[in-house]
This record gives sequence, structure tokens and C-alpha cells, in this order.
Amino acid sequence: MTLSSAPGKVYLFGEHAVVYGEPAVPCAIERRARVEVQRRDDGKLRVHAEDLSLNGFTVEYDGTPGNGPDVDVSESLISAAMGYVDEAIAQVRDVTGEDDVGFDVTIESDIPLGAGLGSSAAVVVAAIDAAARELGVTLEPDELAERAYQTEYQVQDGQASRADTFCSATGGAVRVEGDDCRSLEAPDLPIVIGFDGGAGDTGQLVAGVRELRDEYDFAADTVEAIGDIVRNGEQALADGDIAELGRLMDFNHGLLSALGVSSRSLDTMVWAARDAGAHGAKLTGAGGGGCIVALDPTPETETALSFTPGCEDTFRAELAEDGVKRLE
Ligand SMILES: Nc1ncnc2c1ncn2[C@@H]1O[C@H](COP(=O)(O)OP(=O)(O)O)[C@@H](O)[C@H]1O
Ligand SMILES: C[C@@](O)(CCOP(=O)(O)O)CC(=O)O
Ligand SMILES: [Mg+2]
Repeated sequence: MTLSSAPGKVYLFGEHAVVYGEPAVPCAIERRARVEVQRRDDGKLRVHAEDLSLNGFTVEYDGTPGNGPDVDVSESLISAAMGYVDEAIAQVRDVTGEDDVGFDVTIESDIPLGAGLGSSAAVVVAAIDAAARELGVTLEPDELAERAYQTEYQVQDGQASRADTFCSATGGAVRVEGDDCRSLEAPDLPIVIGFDGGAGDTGQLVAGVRELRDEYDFAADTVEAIGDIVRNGEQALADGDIAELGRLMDFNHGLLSALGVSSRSLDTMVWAARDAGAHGAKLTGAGGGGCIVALDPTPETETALSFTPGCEDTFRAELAEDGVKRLE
């Protein structure tokens, strides 16, 4: 039995635009997915994921073809939900050369699904790390991040950046631009998260931005402008200038909203945070629903969010210094 964990993340800046080669700065947070893996010699894949619910059902899924879970939902919905784990195991079979190996996989996570906190990347990083180690192969950080990226790339139909997976694998604050991935020095940031209880479909939201960008030059310019915000943001981060970081986050949210990936509840939470005196606030991740990230060293934003209709949960997030952790 082998157990690894990996953190989720928030985007300080640059989601979506990073898919088209602009830089982005995500930051790992102390909310983790833990994946326990046990080798099976019958080649089957059995996945137990308590937190994975489809239309209100919690499923236990045996990945064997023709042996789907006993719930009243379509096969396509199930494969959409299980795609990340299936592909992560395919990457492990490939990297170890053990094409026919099977696994029992148990996933436990404190990261809400589809909410912009990178649950998919955390599950994928921890699953690849644990399954490879279960077969006696300890992956170097670069190889682990690359395999995790390939997993997201496959599942999201070729529309993924290296940002989430690199950040989850290495921890801390990182900067990703195309295939250039590096760690950044970051001050202690007063991160507050608001969660509307909902989720967005990353693949669909990325596809929507792609269509806008293909159709309108001004949408392509908007994507480039997000890149400019990120470059300014890096400087503000290096200077430890929280007020400037907040202003740039506000601007970034406006441009994401223009690209159609915000929602009423995300906007409501962003405004609640701003009204409470946060330095800045924006949606994080793919959008459509899920989480916002705000910067506020005082308790005001958390208090305001806890009274905001549509905000289901609010909490402070510590920067996760460590990426993947090898637990057993
Ligand atoms: N606890 C979990 N158990 C099993 N699968 C998970 C878990 N958390 C995330 N996943 C996988 O990640 C998907 C959500 O990823 P995504 O849509 O990219 O949102 P995000 O990465 O913002 O949370 C889920 O549909 C599921 O496939
Ligand atoms: C929209 C995007 O930039 C980030 C998606 O983040 P999340 O899966 O919503 O946490 C897509 C990507 O970078 O692969
Ligand atoms: Mg994701």
C-alpha cells in the first residue's frame, strides 16, 4: 500500500490566458487530496472516491469495462467524472512499462470538486506519485509534473496548461508560461476563499474562451491583457506589495468576466469581499461557479462572506510550502 498527498491551489493571476501561452501565477494552498494505492495482479482498476458525487449519488466505481457502478447515471457522465483517475493510471502504466497492472485506488480530499481550487490536479499528482511508487518507481518532480500535465491535457481534450499540475506537484507559488515552469518567492499572503457550493466544467469553460478568442480580436487582446496583468503581478509579489496585488486581482477578475467565465454568485462574492475592504478579489480557476480568492489580513472579508447569500463556505487558506507528500 502506498499513500501520497498533493495540494490544491488558487490562481493569484492568469487562469485561462495561460492556456494560450500567457504567464500565470498559481499558489498552492493547504487543502489536500490523499490517494492510497494498492497493486492488483488481476489488471483491474477499482476506485473508491467518497467525495465524488454525481447528481447527488456517491459512487464506488470499478473501472473494468462493462462493470460500471450501480447508479442511475449515464456511462458518459461516469467516464467524465472518472477520466482523471483512469488517465493518471494509464500514465503510470506507461512510465513503469507495467501495461497490465491493476490497482485499488482510494481517494480522500479536502478540495471541493470543480470549484477552481485544482482538485483534479491534486488527485492526479497524488495518484501518479503513489501508483508509480507502489510499483517501485519514485518519479523525479519534473517527470511527475509532466505526467500529471499529460493527464489533464488528455482529459480536457488538449486544452490544459501546466499551471495547476506543476503547482500541485511542487507546492508554493509558481510561475508558468508555456512549458517554462518555475517556483517564485512569495510573501505570506492573507488569502480568503469564498465558495458558492457550485462547480464549473473546466473543459467547457476553456472551450468557450477559445471560441471567443477565435471569433473576436478584442477577446484575443483581452487574453493578452491578462498576460500583462500577470507580469505586473509578479513584480508586486516580489515587492510584497499586497495593495497592488489586490488592485491587479480586481482587474484580472474584470477581464475574466468579460471572457464570460464568471457567474452571478462569483460576482456577488467578489463584491462582498471588496465592500468588506479586501485589497482585491477575483474568481479562481476555470470559473462558472465555485470559488473566489480575496486578500484581506483582517477578519472583515470572511465575516462579510459568511453573511453573503449564495456563499456556502468561507475560509482562510495557508500557502502550502510542500507539493506532493510521500506519506507511506
Ligand atoms: N475527491 C475526488 N475523488 C475523485 N475524483 C476527483 C476528486 N476530486 C476531483 N476529482 C476529479 O477532478 C474533477 C474536477 O476537476 P475540474 O473540473 O478540473 O475542477 P477543479 O480542478 O477546479 O476542482 C472531478 O470531476 C473528478 O474527475
Ligand atoms: C482554466 C484553466 O486555466 C485553469 C483551470 O483550473 P481548475 O481546474 O478550475 O482548478 C485551465 C488550465 O490551465 O488548464
Ligand atoms: Mg482542474
